[in-house]
Amino acid sequence: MLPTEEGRGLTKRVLDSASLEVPRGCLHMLLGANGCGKSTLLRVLAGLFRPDAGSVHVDAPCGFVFQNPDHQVVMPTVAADVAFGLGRYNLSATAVHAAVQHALQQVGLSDYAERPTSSLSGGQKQRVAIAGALAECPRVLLLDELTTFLDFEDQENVLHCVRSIVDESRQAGGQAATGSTAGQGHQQEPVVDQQQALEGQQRGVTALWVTHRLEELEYADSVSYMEGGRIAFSGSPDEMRAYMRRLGALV
Ligand SMILES: Nc1ncnc2c1ncn2[C@@H]1O[C@H](COP(=O)(O)OP(=O)(O)OP(=O)(O)O)[C@@H](O)[C@H]1O
Repeated sequence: MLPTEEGRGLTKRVLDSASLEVPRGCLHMLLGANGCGKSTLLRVLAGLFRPDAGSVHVDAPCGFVFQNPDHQVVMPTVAADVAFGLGRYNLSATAVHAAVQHALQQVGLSDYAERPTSSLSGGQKQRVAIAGALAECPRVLLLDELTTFLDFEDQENVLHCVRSIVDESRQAGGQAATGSTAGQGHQQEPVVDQQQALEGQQRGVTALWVTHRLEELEYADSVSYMEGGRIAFSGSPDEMRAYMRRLGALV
C-alpha cells in the first residue's frame, strides 16, 4: 500500500509496502513507535484513506474507535450515544433498544444506559464508544490506542472488555462466521437488521488494537510490529517479545 497524505501542498508517503494479514476472530495488536504509520494503516483499513496502490480486504462492516473518547462520545446519555450510529438503519425503536442493551452488556455497562455521558470516567467513555461500534454488529473492530488517556485501572478494564468481546463472539459461533468470504475493498453494507438486533446476535469479531505499550501484549492472540510505514514482524506475543529483546527493549 502506498497511501499518501496531502497537507499544505505537500505529499508524503506514510505507508510503504505495508502488508498485514489478520486471522479472523482474534485480537491482533499492532505495535510501533510514534509516527510509524499505525493510525494511518487503520484508517486505510476503515476506508477513511484510500491507498494509491495495493489492495485492502476487510470483512464488513468494520467499526472504528478513536484514541480520545471525547471525540467520539458526544450524545447526552449513554443509551443515546450507543444508538447514534443506528440512526442510518431503518430499525424500529424496539430493535434499537435491544441492540443498545446488548452492546452495553458486552462492555459491562448494562446499568449505565440513562447515565449522562459527562459523568463517566475516561475508561467508561471508551467502553461506550466501543458499544456504539458494537451496536452495528461489526465483523472487525479497529481500535486506535484506546488506553492512551486512561489511568491504569481504566486501561485494564478496556483491555479486558475487548478481550471478552472477541472471546464471547467466538464462543457464540464466530468461528463458523470467520470461514465466510472476506469483503472486498470497503463495501460497508448495512448488515444490522431488526431480527439480528432483537436477538442480540453477535457474529465473530476480529479486533485490531493499535498500541505502543508492550505490556498490553498479554491480551493479544497475535501481534505485528510496524516500522517506517511497513510491517517489520508478525507473530505470537512471545515471538514478539523475543523480537523486541533483539531490538534492545526491556521485555
Ligand atoms: N493528516 C495528516 N497529514 C499529514 N501528515 C500526517 C497526517 N496524519 C499523519 N501524518 C503523518 O504520517 C506519519 C504517520 O502518522 P500516524 O499517525 O499514522 O503514526 P502512528 O504510528 O499512529 O503514530 P502515533 O503512535 O504517534 O499515533 C507521521 O509522520 C505523521 O506526522
